[in-house]
Amino acid sequence: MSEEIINQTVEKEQQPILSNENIKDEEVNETPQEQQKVEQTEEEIKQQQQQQEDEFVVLEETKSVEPIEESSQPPQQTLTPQETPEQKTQEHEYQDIVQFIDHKGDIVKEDNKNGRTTFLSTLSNRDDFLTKGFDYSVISILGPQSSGKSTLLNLLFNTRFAVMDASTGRKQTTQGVWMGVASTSQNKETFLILDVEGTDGRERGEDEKAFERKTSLFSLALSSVLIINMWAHDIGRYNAANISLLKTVFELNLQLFQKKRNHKILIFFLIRDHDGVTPLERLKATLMEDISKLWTDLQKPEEFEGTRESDFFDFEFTTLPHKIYSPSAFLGQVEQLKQRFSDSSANSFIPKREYRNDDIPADGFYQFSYQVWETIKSNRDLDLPSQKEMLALYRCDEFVELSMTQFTRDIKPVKEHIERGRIQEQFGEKSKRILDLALSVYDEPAQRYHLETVQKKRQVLTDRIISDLKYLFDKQMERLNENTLVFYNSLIKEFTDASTSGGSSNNKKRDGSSVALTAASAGIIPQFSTWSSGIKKKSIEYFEIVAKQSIVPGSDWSYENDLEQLNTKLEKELSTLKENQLVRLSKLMRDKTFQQELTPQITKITEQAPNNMWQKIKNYYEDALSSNEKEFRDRLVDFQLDEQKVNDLINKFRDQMAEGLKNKITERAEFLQMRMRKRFEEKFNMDNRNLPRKWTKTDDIASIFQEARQNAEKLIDLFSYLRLDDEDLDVSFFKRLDNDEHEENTMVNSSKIIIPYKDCCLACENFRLTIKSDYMQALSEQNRLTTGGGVPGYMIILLCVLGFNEFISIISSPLLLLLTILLGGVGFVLFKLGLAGPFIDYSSQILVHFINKVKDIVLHVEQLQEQNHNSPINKHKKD
Ligand SMILES: Nc1nc2c(ncn2[C@@H]2O[C@H](COP(=O)(O)OP(=O)(O)OP(=O)(O)O)[C@@H](O)[C@H]2O)c(=O)[nH]1
Repeated sequence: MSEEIINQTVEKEQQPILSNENIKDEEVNETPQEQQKVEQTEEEIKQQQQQQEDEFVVLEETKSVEPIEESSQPPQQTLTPQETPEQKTQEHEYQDIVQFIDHKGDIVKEDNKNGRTTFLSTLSNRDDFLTKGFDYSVISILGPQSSGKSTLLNLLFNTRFAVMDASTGRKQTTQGVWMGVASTSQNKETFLILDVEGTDGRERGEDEKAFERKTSLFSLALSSVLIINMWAHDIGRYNAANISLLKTVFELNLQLFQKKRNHKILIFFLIRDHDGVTPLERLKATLMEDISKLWTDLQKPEEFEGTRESDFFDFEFTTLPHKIYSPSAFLGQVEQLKQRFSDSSANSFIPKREYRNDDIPADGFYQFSYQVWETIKSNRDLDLPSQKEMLALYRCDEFVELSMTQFTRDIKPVKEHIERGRIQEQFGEKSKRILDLALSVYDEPAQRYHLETVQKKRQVLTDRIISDLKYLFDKQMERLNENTLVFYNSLIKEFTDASTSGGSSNNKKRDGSSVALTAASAGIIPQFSTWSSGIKKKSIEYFEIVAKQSIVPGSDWSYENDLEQLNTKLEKELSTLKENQLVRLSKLMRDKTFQQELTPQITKITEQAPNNMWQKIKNYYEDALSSNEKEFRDRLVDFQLDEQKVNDLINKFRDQMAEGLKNKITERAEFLQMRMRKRFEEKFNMDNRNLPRKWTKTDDIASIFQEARQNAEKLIDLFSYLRLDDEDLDVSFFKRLDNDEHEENTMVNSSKIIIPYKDCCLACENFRLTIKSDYMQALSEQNRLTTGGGVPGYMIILLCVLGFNEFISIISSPLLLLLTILLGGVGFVLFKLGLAGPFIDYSSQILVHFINKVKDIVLHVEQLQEQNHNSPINKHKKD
């Protein structure tokens, strides 16, 4: 069997289903039947690999299977009826092999149209990998093109890296860098495998060295194990590709770890096509010699002078027999090698923990490799510590956002509650819980990243959350302030409701009578100072309880300012209330003194208007004033006022009393005319026995009239001046002169004048006019008495003679006769009943009254005409 056939057969076994448009130039259409056939063939191959000696023959039989076309479509993950669940698991593990860097050196982007997935989207489905933390190893393979790198990786890690189809000629298969997660069910270890484009490829041409340098640096930056794949026959040839590759690796290593180095890398030499003639130890010695020489010849930075290669690398060597000539031995050795990647407890375990890059967590691997490659690609210096910091920054930003999302979700109901204008109970504790949860969302994944960066970002996150919470806290404080005022008002209302239910706001009962004025009915709060400090204390207590609960434990927030503001506000409210209470109290005292005590007395006294009216008023007033002033002072004690304020209030009370009294007297003086009339009639119309007077011929009507008038006119002087001071008691303001006229007393205190002099004169004049008719009436009555004595006889004869015609006309007219008979009948009845006298008296009185009225009117008209005649205008006209 030719080498080509063997190669082709093995290649077919390892042909990945995964597409790679860069891998194959030829396009072969693959039918579903063909794919199924290939899968069956693979299954057969696996079974056949168990058989050692016969394997070669069986593999040869699979030749007829068409090579699997790497279509541009992603691999199908259908579970065929022949597949077992274990196979499916295995199958799943194969899938995640994707190109990370393409041939041009760009990081592969998602391309839905061509069904091209990225390493990122592949990883995002691999929770099992993402949650690994640092528990994974990165293994890269470097080496010449078509040196069986992918073949080996697939055999070792059950991956499906593309393998060259030797039948179509030897050419580049892996282009750029491919990555895949490998973890087999029997192997608990997780590996991230990097299949790197082979060196010395003729496809790349001129920029080969540059690209090789970049991919090598990339592998070096990420890996814990660097497999150097080399042909056995290249060993000892200093100019072979491997040595230059090794030189590149060493140089890059120095560049890369100039700043900080925290772990060694294992360089694992895989010597392919070992024919067994030269023992491994010999090959190893040769290689180590070359390595030492290489290291010595290397241009090293100053700080690395005197270092040895072993300071940075561990070296391991192994050989594999020729895959084509000794396939079974090859597979056997591969199997042994596979074991060295499986059992981490074994001494021979290759990707030991100590080689791991223990500051790139699995969930940050993609971002890190992305950053590293972008830096390398743009020919910038790759500084791993700062790259790790950058990664931490990037990832921490992501964790911060995650945490903020969690926080926003958790705080939403609290926020809505507060923004609806309500108080959130236990805001502080609730917020703390939400804050802790949000921080734990950050802390858990972030703990694996660069500590300083993590701490910085945590602080940023904490500040953001705290600032959001502070906003809510401030809102809560605003609400609390408002609510405390509502609470305060409710306490006030509680009192006022209670007091108004006990008393009435107006001073009238339903039947219209006055109710007794009391402090309760006037809405006066007893013990105001004690009560108000109690209310304030309760309100502050309420505020403080809620405010304390609103502070997030551990924060430096304080509610002192809010408390101070509230305190000031309550003080202001209470001071307004106090002023209001003082106004009420002053009014109560005023009303009580006046309405309850003084008004009835003053009304009574002014009604009687005795000569000592002012003395009496003065006595009542002073009594009421002193007793109520005392009560007022006592009540003011409750308000804890300073002396000055008390005196001011008392003085105001006194002034108001004096003014009130003056007003009351003024009010009473409005009925002066009526009172004068009454007093006049008492004297003029009543006799000494207080019986209605019957005027006799001997009565001196004029003197009686004058006396009665003067007596009545005294009232004008009495009501015209306020006489509350002792020295005023004898003062006359509307002074009576001897000629019965009056004059003004100009020596009086004008502020005490109740009725101005002019009004006094007018009142006097009016009064005199009104009583004039009384005098006339009395005179006419007296005249009637003097001239009365029966009808003379000649008058009766004269009446008969002169009234004969009227008599005849009456008896000749039935109507007049009837009327005369009727009147005569009424007269007879009245006479018989003895009512004739009173009837005549009454009729004559009405008649006299009517005549008097007419006389008054005539007199009044005459007077007006006279006034009119004397007026300056008329005088002027006359002149
Ligand atoms: N002589 C020999 N050939 C091998 C060995 N392993 C694989 N091959 C063959 O070498 C050819 C290239 O194999 P690949 O696995 O594609 O090699 P590669 O290094 O991944 O190739 P590139 O990715 O293109 O660099 C295939 O035909 C394999 O069958 C080996 O150990 N010895």
